[in-house]
Amino acid sequence: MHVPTVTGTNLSLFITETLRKWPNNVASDRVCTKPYTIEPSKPGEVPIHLEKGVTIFIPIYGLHHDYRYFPHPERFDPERFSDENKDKIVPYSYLPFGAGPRNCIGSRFALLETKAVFFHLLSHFEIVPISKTQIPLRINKKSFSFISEDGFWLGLKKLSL
Ligand code: HEM
Repeated sequence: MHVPTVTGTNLSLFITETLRKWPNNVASDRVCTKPYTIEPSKPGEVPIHLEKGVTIFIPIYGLHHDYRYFPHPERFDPERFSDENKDKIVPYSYLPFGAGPRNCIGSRFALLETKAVFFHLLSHFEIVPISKTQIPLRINKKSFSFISEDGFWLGLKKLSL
């Protein structure tokens, strides 16, 4: 049987890196329920006082594209998440599904579903660019979710097995 590979990379790593570069939710938010001070942890930093009721936005896209956490952030490199490299990921710098008690309840289902879809798709087809495929992809700036300007158009070429 044809075993699907994404240019030699493990499918899980490929999806993990895709969600780093293009997180569906570009940000998440939380409301502060009691006054809290984030104390400085490094020289030069100042304390940040949070009042009750204040809304805080967590910039997921910004964190995922910060070179201090992900060197050469524009480079698509699934190996960042390989067994050899995954310990270098700074906790809470990678948040495609958020974090804490209100993180995404569907994360495991979403990952399993994506893998199942691509497994079956890549078992029978090669995904190829077509004339309507937007290269490079342009992000729709009017949408809060991460979508492209002209949609995602791709061709499927049947594999001869
Ligand atoms: C790749 C697919 C998905 C991504 C990237 C995603 C991402 C997220 C993110 C970032 C949050 C906010 C978490 C936070 O603020 O800490 C969230 C919340 C949530 N997601 Fe997803 N999600 C995905 C698929 C799904 C699916 C398939 C379901 C349901 C079957 C789902 C159900 C929910 C629910 C119910 C919440 C709100 C949880 C709460 O407020 O307690 N998500 N998701």
